[in-house]
Amino acid sequence: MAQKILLINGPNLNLLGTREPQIYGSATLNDVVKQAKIQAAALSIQVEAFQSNHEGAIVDKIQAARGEVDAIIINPGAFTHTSVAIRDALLGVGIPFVEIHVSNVHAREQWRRHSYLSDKAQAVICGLGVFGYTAAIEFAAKHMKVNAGASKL
Ligand SMILES: O=C1C[C@@](O)(C(=O)O)C[C@@H](O)[C@@H]1O
Repeated sequence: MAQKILLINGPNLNLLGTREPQIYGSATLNDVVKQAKIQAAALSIQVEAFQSNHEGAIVDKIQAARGEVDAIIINPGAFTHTSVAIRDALLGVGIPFVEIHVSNVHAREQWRRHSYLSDKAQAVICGLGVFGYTAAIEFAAKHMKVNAGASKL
């Protein structure tokens, strides 16, 4: 069975490309997803992309991923800083995940420095712009291969 990554984007990430472009750049979410699928396909990995502005919908998606995906890449948007529910869902399904932020959350408002996910993530990427998604896919691909018994990173 093809290995599978679930790529989750949280609230307002559907506005990528038009939202505060000085912070988030000009690439759209569609660009990001298209690029992620092309990159993953070259590695024989399937990417399922999901975006929602609703916390419960993200929790439902994570729960449904149990036993279905090998890794989750998640940009939780503002829920990063507020959501115990998303943290609990990720821990509940036990799927390894990478947390990604387009912007450098440590160079912005103080409250953006706290994440409910980072201490449980396999890796945290921030400040690389949308290239962070590319880095996350490459990392997840290698990490999944490690799980499948291939050589270490
Ligand atoms: O919506 C977002 C996007 C973000 O996750 C990022 O990708 O840089 C950073 C969050 O603080 C913010 O609420």
